[in-house]
Amino acid sequence: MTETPAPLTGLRFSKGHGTGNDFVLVADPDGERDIAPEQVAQLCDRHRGIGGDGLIRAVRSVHLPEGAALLEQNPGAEWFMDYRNGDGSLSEMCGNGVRVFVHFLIDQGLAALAEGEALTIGTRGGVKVVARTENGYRVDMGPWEFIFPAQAQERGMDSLVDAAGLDVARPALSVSMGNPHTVVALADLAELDGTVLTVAPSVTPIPPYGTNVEFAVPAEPLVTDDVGNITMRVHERGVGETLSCGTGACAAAAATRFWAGSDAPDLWAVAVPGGTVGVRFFPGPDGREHVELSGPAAIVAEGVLA
Ligand SMILES: N[C@@H](CCC[C@H](N)C(=O)O)C(=O)O
Repeated sequence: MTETPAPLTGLRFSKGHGTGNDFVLVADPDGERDIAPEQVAQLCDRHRGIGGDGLIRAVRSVHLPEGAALLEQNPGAEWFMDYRNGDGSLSEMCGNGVRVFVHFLIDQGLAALAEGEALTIGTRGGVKVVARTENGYRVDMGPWEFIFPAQAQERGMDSLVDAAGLDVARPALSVSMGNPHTVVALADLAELDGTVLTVAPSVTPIPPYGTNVEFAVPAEPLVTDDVGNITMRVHERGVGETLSCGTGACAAAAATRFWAGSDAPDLWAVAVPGGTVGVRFFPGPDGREHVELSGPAAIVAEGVLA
């Protein structure tokens, strides 16, 4: 028998976004508000709810089993980003979301962070270190990985992606940023504009837990002033087309840099419909190559659910 979830009447929420990737945010420090998947979908509904690409619950790590497990190795990870896609499904990580999450903690008086200081945040994709910058936040997203390493190394691609508006299915590369992505390079901006993302693209083979699909156009020339430039659109798992995807921008930069070869730069600017985010590759403290994402975060409203 399925239990009816407790009504959310009186729930306090905020609304925020990072480059147009928008979220409903709920502070639940003591882990008292378990929001059921169908309630997440109702809250994120743009016609009958508040509207958002996803819902983020701020809960102290100690109150979630996956958070408590992280605390053993990372005692500084007081806060856990409980992230759900707009359809109520879980995602391991959200790059725009984690910047907005930290901004929300500050806005709610749950954390204090001066420019240059950093907070360690628990996520289902591991801990992320988020530092405040002059214009927003930069996040050590950890290492990126191929999802199908043998095929990627051997052929530079591992799958085929098709979407309405494309003349033919395109080769693609699947990259994990904690959550799964499949990156397709398109020839030019006209092809990007003509790609229809109101229906989900088809991906063959689909990574084990589904995938977010990035359509990326490398600039011509690719590199200006030591910065690689990409324009992309994204179809997100559990959402649809969004104005931006932080983990997707990291995946698109990782794939494009891999395709470009050993001369490719470490710094990338990724233009999305909602703005531009920065991506940097650097040697991480664990000796692996890490990805840093930088961009803005905004809280635009707060309210109480009727
Ligand atoms: N928009 C996010 C990614 C959100 C999760 C994604 N839809 C998934 O299911 O993995 C970002 O900014 O990274």
